[in-house]
Amino acid sequence: MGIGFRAYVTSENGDGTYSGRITERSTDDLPAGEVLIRVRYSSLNYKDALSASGNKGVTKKYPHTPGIDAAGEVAKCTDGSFREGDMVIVTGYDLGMNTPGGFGEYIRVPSAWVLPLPAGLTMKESMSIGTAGLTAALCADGLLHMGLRGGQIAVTGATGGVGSIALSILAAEGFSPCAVTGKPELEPFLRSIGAASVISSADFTAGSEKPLMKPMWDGGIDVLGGNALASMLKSVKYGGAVSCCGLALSPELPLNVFPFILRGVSLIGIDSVECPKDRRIKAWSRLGGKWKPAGLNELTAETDLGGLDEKIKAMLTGRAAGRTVIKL
Ligand SMILES: C=CC(=O)SCCNC(=O)CCNC(=O)[C@H](O)C(C)(C)COP(=O)(O)OP(=O)(O)OC[C@H]1O[C@@H](n2cnc3c(N)ncnc32)[C@H](O)[C@@H]1OP(=O)(O)O
Ligand SMILES: NC(=O)C1=CN([C@@H]2O[C@H](COP(=O)(O)OP(=O)(O)OC[C@H]3O[C@@H](n4cnc5c(N)ncnc54)[C@H](O)[C@@H]3O)[C@@H](O)[C@H]2O)C=CC1
Repeated sequence: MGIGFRAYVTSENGDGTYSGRITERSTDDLPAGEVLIRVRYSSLNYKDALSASGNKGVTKKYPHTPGIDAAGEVAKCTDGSFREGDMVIVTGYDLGMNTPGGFGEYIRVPSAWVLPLPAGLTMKESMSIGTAGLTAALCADGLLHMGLRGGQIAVTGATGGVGSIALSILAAEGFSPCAVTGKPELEPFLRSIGAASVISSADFTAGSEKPLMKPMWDGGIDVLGGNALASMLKSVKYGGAVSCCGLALSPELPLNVFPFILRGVSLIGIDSVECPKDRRIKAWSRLGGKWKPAGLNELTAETDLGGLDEKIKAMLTGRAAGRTVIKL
């Protein structure tokens, strides 16, 4: 017999709108998979906000339990990969997209999706970092891989999950990160997590109608897409590189080829969802060590399933700052 549990379930209202409700569910309703996990913490990522608001590019079928991140204890494992009680995390793959996700007290997933809780992190800390932090780590690794060392790195969406952890990692790695933000009032927060300088979004994109802009940055990390990414690529110095991971502004890229063919700029695509296991393990190992954000507690808010609606609304309207963990 299945175990009853609570989950935040998003449903279609019948008029094209979507809303979430805390619902009683059973582990019998979960899909097949080798590992049943009692979730203790999840986190809120931009993609969860899209899933929770009916974005069919993320979630095709509703009712649905979002939550692309989960940390918890193994309740049952049928293939010997884990023992009951092992502390584990799951991020990405199909979790929270079309597989019921971490906004429920139980998930059942393939064992290939599960990692042991990374050394140096509590379950709560692993979710403070979550997919956002994993992505920030992959973005920073991309720049290092291109040979960048030190120098000024522009980071867009800097007050958000990926952006804020990217600032912290870049500072730890000896770069001078510049936070690009539309929230000047959050400059003290941005500096506290690692920003060496702060620039307004308006100043960052000024002149973006031109084919190329004044070379300013050794590299960049972009979470916005659209004209923000185009401006970044047009203003990176000769031989620089940009890690691109997001579309919070737009999935479009209004750009010519000049940054690439006249300045030798490289564009690095970053995907945390299907990222191979060896790269994930390396990233998580750094995130539990040298790259563990010093101000992780300060940049994290905690809520429960009942607090999700408000947090999702804030994220979709660009009002979110830092990270939110959900205690289950
Ligand atoms: C943590 C990681 C991240 O944060 S990554 C960023 C967040 N992820 C996304 O925004 C997902 C982006 N993906 C998509 O929007 C789509 O998958 C696509 C545009 C890349 C491809 O779409 P396509 O229509 O070619 O294939 P799909 O199999 O994905 O679509 C099936 C079905 O859904 C409809 N649909 C797709 N995208 C959207 C959308 N953004 N909004 C509304 N509806 C969408 C699509 O029309 C299909 O509908 P159907 O009735 O089955 O024909
Ligand atoms: N490629 C991948 O594997 C991943 C991609 N992402 C993407 O990265 C982006 C950021 O994700 P999170 O940090 O979780 O989100 P978040 O909501 O925590 O941060 C987004 C940041 O962008 C700002 N922002 C939002 N809309 C904006 C707009 N229209 N114009 C200017 N600024 C805007 C917000 O103020 C905030 O600072 C999203 O697009 C997400 O889909 C995130 C994780 C993994």
